[in-house]
Amino acid sequence: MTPTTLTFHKYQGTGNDFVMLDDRNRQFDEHDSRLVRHLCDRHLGIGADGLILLRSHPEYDFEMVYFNADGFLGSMCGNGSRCTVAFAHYLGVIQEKATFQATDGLHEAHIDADGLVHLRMQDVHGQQDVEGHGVFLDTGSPHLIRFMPTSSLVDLNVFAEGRAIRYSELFRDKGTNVNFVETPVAADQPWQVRTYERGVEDETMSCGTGVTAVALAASRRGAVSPVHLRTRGGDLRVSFDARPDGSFTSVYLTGPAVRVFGGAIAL
Ligand SMILES: N[C@H](CCC[C@H](N)C(=O)O)C(=O)O
Repeated sequence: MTPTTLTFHKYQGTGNDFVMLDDRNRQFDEHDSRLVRHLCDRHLGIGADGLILLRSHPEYDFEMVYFNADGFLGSMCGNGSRCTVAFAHYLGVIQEKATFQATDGLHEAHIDADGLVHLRMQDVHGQQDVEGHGVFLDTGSPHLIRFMPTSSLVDLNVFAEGRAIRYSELFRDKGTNVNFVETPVAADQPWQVRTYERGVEDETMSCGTGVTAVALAASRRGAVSPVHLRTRGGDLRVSFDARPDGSFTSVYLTGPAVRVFGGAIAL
């Protein structure tokens, strides 16, 4: 029987916002990209950068299935993962610790006494310099990093600049997320990041896999773990161990994850 309303929860992590569905009984049709797009529509639906299904998993606490606002399955989502951990806690699926499956494999996470979610990312193997573009890293999602001159980020047209790179010949087929970064002028200041997201095809307030990629790329430019990053939607922290071979292990993304509201939408 087709339900006439769909119960949802709305979460945000540093302003990267998600429609969250309790899909433990696997009722949601993950091929219904039209419905996902509709639910993420800020005018006609609920409005979000993406939609996430929390599903039961035979071995781990849960599985996270992430869709971009364009309606299609995305790759790993760092802010969305932190929100899903908070949602699992809200539902009583976990206490403070979680293990869960995402598109890039197993993750572990915990919620600290301040409510911040610490999320372990996959190890990252290397980074490539992309001639004329910047540095490319895969932190579960593809990220291009472009380091910018001091004070240039505030007036940057991230939509136009990011879009031009994302649809350039090099990235057109698979797409990429694009992060613009300002190096802090003093060591106690945060690295500032603005991100154009593939699949949302717009600037978002924050991108978790993006700031993770930025922190790792910044470690080649003097940043020391834990790295403090500032997005338009708030602050995040990334810690890691850098290996001599250029890879990174024990990579953690830490930041807030907030339930904003819940409701039911007519279908
Ligand atoms: N906002 C997400 C990234 C989503 C990646 C998505 N845009 C894709 O490339 O499929 C994050 O916090 O990590």
